[in-house]
Amino acid sequence: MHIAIVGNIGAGKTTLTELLAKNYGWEPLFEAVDNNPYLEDFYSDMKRWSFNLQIYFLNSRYRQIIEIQKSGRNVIQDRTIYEDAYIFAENLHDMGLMTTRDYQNYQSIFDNITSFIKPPDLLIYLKASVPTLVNNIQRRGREYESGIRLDYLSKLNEKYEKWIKGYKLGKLLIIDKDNLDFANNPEDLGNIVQMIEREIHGLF
Ligand SMILES: Nc1ncnc2c1ncn2[C@@H]1O[C@H](COP(=O)(O)OP(=O)(O)O)[C@@H](O)[C@H]1O
Ligand SMILES: Nc1ncnc2c1ncn2[C@H]1C[C@H](O)[C@@H](COP(=O)(O)O)O1
Repeated sequence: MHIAIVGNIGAGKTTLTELLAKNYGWEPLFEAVDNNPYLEDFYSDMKRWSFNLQIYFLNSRYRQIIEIQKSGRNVIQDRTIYEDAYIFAENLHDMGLMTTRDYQNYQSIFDNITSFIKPPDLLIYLKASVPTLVNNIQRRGREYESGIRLDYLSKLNEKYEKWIKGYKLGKLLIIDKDNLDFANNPEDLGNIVQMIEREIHGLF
């Protein structure tokens, strides 16, 4: 079983990944953030570092998915390779922060890579409004994220909405984060676990 949690920056993916992994006794798989050699530079100059960062994330996410497929273990994955291409890279190109030739080059690598991978059994989209995202980003307090602009988050949210509307690769569960406090309220977490169980019932 492979469950992936997707959503904008600060939506609560890591928190939910940790809680669900503990609940099911499954392996949590996180994204390359703290040891990422480009992320801090990217936030100080997006145009200069956008392509380098996208290639780094693409490679690290591909390595992770191959590990998932090879091991056959039950995993909960924090963010997917699809978000790199359909949300972040596309948005950087739209905003003029990645050149068209770099974007086309990136897309061609992404298309090649994704022809070798299987989508998750269940995709959980954590949907959150910009004020919730800002609140969570501030609470988390990563220095280099302190200058993230509201319009950047809002454009990413628009990309998520468009992508999720057309998502047909597998089962999908949408969780409205604004109305659920799963980090502090066990009843909310219990409701999420019930929703997941309804979705994955019969997949084992
Ligand atoms: N349901 C929640 N209630 C309260 N705080 C939350 C909740 N989910 C996440 N947070 C807080 O928001 C911040 C960002 O959450 P995180 O899980 O790291 O988001 P993401 O991985 O989506 O970027 C963290 O400080 C976390 O403790
Ligand atoms: N593909 C990406 N492009 C740009 N930035 C990205 C990408 N994937 C992740 N990020 C950033 C967003 C956050 O600052 C950190 C960690 O993501 P989070 O949503 O907080 O788990 O990396």
